[in-house]
Amino acid sequence: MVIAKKFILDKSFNGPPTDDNFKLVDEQLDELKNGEILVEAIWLSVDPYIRPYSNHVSPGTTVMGTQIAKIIKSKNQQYKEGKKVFCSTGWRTHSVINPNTLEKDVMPKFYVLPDFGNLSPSLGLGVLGMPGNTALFGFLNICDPKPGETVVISAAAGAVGSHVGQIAKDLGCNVIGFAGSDHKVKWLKEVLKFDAAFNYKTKDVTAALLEAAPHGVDCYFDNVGGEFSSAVIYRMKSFGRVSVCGSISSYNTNPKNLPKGNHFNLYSIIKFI
Ligand SMILES: NC(=O)C1=CN([C@@H]2O[C@H](COP(=O)(O)OP(=O)(O)OC[C@H]3O[C@@H](n4cnc5c(N)ncnc54)[C@H](OP(=O)(O)O)[C@@H]3O)[C@@H](O)[C@H]2O)C=CC1
Ligand SMILES: CCCCCC(=O)/C=C/[C@@H]1[C@@H](C/C=C\CCCC(=O)O)[C@@H](O)C[C@H]1O
Repeated sequence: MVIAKKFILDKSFNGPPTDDNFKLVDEQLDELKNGEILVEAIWLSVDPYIRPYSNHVSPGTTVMGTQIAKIIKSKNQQYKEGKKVFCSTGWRTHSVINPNTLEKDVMPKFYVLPDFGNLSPSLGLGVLGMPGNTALFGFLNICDPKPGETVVISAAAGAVGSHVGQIAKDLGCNVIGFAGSDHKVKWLKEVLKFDAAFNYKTKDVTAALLEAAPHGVDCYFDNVGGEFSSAVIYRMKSFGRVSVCGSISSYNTNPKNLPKGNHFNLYSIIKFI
């Protein structure tokens, strides 16, 4: 008999998450039936979407989220013990899954990870998973960046932004990142080789842009929304492109009291991922 440990949403969120929102509980799992597998979590992903998506979730529900897990018992010939899998089972240690009867969805809920060799399987939740794909396709398909163009990235040291910045550097763009600490800014400049990076908590965004992008911005990869994005969008060149990936600055806000919209530059093309 296996006892899973899982985090449930104990109290609905009201503002930034606190320990009180979560409760760790046990769940006794049933014996495997034919077709089912038992997986054990190795890595859980704590992603920004969990906060706003949970506004619609009832207390008592397992906290949503994806994980990389290992098959530790199998009653399904197609899924062998020892294989590593990606699954959307939430914040829990053990889960029983029947891969053949999972709902088909736009987003995959379950798949066997390819062999990453010596690399960490955690990359299946990072650059080789949802954040990496968001960075690659959200940047290339929507911003359509060209060598020499100026690219601004918010939350630039995060999972998505740090990959957008590296892709933009590889393409020969002038890359400007914003992050919320001096340590992150140093990492963006010294390790990821961004052309410029600023701490938006201590430096005025418009002043930073006038310094690093005096002729305006061609591409803006927007992870944060709110007032920050209004300041960047105001500095877009005509026919600049904005990829609206996320708006983390408002995720802890009550949806009935969201901030005012951006000041849109009508000559920019703005698309949502
Ligand atoms: N559309 C899509 O398909 C997807 C969208 N997203 C969105 O992309 C964005 C980034 O996700 P991801 O890289 O995984 O996140 P991470 O958790 O890696 O990074 C998030 C960072 O956002 C910054 N941040 C938090 N609050 C604020 C705020 N109020 N103002 C400005 N920055 C803030 C913080 O960095 P700092 O210390 O620098 O402030 C934080 O570390 C999110 O908005 C997310 O919802 C992500 C994946 C898919
Ligand atoms: C107002 C909220 C905006 C959130 C933007 C964002 O981060 C979107 C991310 C999703 C992402 C979600 C991933 C998995 C959800 C699985 C939930 C579950 O079944 O447990 C992915 O779906 C693409 C983006 O739309």
